[in-house]
Amino acid sequence: MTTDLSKTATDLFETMRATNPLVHCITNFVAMNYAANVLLAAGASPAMVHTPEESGEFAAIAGALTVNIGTLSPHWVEGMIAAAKSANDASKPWVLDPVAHFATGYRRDVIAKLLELNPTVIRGNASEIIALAGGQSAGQGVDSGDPVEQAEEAARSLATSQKVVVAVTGEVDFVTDGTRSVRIAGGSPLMPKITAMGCALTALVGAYCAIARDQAFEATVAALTNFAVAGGIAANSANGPASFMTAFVDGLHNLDAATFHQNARIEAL
Ligand SMILES: Nc1ncnc2c1ncn2[C@@H]1O[C@H](COP(=O)(O)OP(=O)(O)OP(=O)(O)O)[C@@H](O)[C@H]1O
Ligand SMILES: Cc1ncsc1CCO
Ligand SMILES: [Mg+2]
Repeated sequence: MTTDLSKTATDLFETMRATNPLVHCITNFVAMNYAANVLLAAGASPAMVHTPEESGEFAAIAGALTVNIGTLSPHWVEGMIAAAKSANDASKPWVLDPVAHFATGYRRDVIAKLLELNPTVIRGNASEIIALAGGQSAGQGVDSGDPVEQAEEAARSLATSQKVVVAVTGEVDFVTDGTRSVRIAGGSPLMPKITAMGCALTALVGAYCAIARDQAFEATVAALTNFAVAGGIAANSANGPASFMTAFVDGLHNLDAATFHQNARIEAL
């Protein structure tokens, strides 16, 4: 099982390089530049398109859509809803990043509306996933206050009730579709010290979903493994968070399939 998932993830990694999928990203002001560079380095083609005047039209063209609620405003929310509806109509996968959705009434309203539009994948940190499943999390803002293990049951129940793939990230990541579950190890403790690392990962989950449209679970596992492997390599040459940011983009760009497969640490549960 472990070997199969590593092989599938490696195959998808190679497909990414060969096909350069177009990914529609509606992300936050903090993440926009870094997420776009991460996607380019990983072999995808990002487009940051948020205004409702065009977001619906663009979602139908792109291979996948990603929606991140990090820096909300009403006009952007209209753009997110139009894009998600259009992705659904065009049978395109879409990925939701529920940044700090529990923090304010406005965020709670917006996340409820987006959840009604049936995302294909939800990717968040442990506090976000615990709160999304109705539990009490220790999170206050965009950073997690809870360990991933504590979010595993919440992730399973959310995956089952919403019929969605759920990815919980942290020191060891957890992915479930409600039936199958895996843990993915690797990466670096420097990763949560860089803002928007998770937002960039959500965008990459979208890229993998674009190339594996009917395999959202496998696509999500591949994206998280790509981050874990490139993160582990980048940490070897970084002196701290700032140099890690650039080493990570280089690590993604320079990664080859053999190294990906060798360093993938996917445990099927
Ligand atoms: N302690 C750690 N060790 C190794 N990897 C980590 C650690 N913490 C986070 N990561 C990795 O960092 C990436 C981002 O995950 P994280 O859970 O920090 O996202 P996030 O909290 O949503 O981030 P942000 O909101 O700042 O974008 C994932 O690839 C995850 O595996
Ligand atoms: C710091 C921050 N604030 C809103 S979104 C964001 C990026 C990390 O989620
Ligand atoms: Mg986040």
